[in-house]
Amino acid sequence: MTRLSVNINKWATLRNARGGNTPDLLLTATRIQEYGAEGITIHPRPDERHIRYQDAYDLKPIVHTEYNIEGNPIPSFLEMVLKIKPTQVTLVPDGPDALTSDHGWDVNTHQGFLQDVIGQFKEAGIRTSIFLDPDPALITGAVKTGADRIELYTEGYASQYGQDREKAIHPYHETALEAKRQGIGVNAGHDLNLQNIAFFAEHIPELLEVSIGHALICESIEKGLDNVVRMYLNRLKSDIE
Ligand SMILES: CC(=O)[C@@H](O)[C@H](O)COP(=O)(O)O
Ligand SMILES: NCC(=O)COP(=O)(O)O
Repeated sequence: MTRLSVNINKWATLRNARGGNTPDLLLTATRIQEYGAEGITIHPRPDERHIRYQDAYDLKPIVHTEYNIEGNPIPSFLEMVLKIKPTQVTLVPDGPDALTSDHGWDVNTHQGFLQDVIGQFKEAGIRTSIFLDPDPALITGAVKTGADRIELYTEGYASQYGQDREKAIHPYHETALEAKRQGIGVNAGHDLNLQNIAFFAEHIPELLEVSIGHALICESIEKGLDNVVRMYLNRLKSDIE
């Protein structure tokens, strides 16, 4: 059974837009877990444009499901994760000014660096995952880093899904098969949504976890809009009457 971890970055984006505490991130994380999600994911970025480092600390006592912190293991990130000790850390090689994550690790070039940081996280009892492009040839290098899991970068799948979903899933299926063969766990995420998730989960052997954020908040807005507009109209009607 694949676990759903909800990425709450975009709730923080909304909160930061007005400078106050609405929506309340801790309440959001509490509710998401009450609704049945099996994990909370955050991806604090160095510019703190959405999740702030302080949020990562504040969420620790709130997240009683799986707590997954994603990011580039720069020294400040490493220090924070080692202090918080979440369930899982997902290492992502994105630059400080990346709009969003757009590629996985070159596990061969960064082998030594990854082995070092993964060793530190594992010593602290934190499960480790590395963000990876869908290519079976990368699995041997990924295993050598010592990571417990890979997170398949699913942007390519999501963007091709509408044209040819069989073709879109192929490299992911092959990479997951190789991961299974070499005994490393498989997570996935990026641009997964209500349209493309079922097909993905059906075709990836032993998919342990998906983390979903951007689409999930967009879909929540879209699917809740009707209800909320009607609620406002009702409030205004009862004021007049
Ligand atoms: C690793 C990954 O794909 C997600 O964590 C994604 O990068 C979310 O980050 P943003 O919400 O900043 O786009
Ligand atoms: N690891 C992927 C993630 O957390 C969410 O990515 P997205 O759904 O916001 O694209």
